[in-house]
Amino acid sequence: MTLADVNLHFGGVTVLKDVGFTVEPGTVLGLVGPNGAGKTSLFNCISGHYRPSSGSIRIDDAEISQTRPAGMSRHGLARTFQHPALQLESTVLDNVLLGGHARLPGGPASWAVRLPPMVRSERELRAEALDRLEELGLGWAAHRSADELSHGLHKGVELCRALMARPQVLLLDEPAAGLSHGEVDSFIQTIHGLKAAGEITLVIVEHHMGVISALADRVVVLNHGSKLMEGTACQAQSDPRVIEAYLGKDSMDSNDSTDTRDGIGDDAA
Ligand SMILES: Nc1ncnc2c1ncn2[C@@H]1O[C@H](COP(=O)(O)OP(=O)(O)OP(=O)(O)O)[C@@H](O)[C@H]1O
Repeated sequence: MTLADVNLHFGGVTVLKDVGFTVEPGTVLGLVGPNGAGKTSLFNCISGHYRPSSGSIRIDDAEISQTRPAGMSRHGLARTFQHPALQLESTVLDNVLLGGHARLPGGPASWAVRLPPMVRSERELRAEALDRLEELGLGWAAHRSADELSHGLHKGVELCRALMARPQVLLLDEPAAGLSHGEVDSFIQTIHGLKAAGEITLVIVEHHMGVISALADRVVVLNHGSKLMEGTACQAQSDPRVIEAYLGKDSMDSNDSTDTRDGIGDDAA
């Protein structure tokens, strides 16, 4: 996926300014930056929830910057949200199945008639959804109502739902926020598993620098809507511009750069 010169304005307010980067297929990009830097707005531009004022967003050869959210699965894109939006009164399994809906053959007419190929596809999707839940340690919850589950488990269900679309590019917005230490560890293992299986490209917005360090091949740092730097997680954490963006200019006058560097992770976790 490649972004070039992405700009986003709301009235006279510039939210994103000339943002560009490439995420190589099969890699994980961490998108970080202080509160209000524009990370979620950029996700919203990529996923079609916002239309960029200008610029280009491409997956392979397809320009997607004018595509609406409902059309994104055609381009192999799926995302999760900071606050998972699940159908709380439905079962966990039904929530996860929603993610695979676009893969069903035919259209609304054939879905209503429920011809044999359709029934077969539904059965296959259901088996796949149960496998996904099992892989993420959520098999036990498949037939529970979603509102019985904790926030951390909702995030796992949302991840399963996104994976059911078999995305080529998956955007995860603060996947570790509000998770317990154990849940963060199992999230990291899950993403390592997806990476090892190959073929999925991930962009992760995350304040938890431990998660970024564990998972991201590259990091893009946003500040005030612009790209501040791009490099490895290690380079980002020791870059004076990044430290200043997170902690303010005063911190740069401190002699103890180690404390400052740790502060990015602590502050952000
Ligand atoms: N629909 C909107 N209308 C006006 N301003 C907006 C809109 N969406 C985002 N903004 C502004 O864009 C800026 C960036 O917000 P955004 O949520 O993208 O930052 P962020 O880096 O994701 O922050 P956080 O880490 O706190 O989630 C903020 O100043 C926000 O108020």
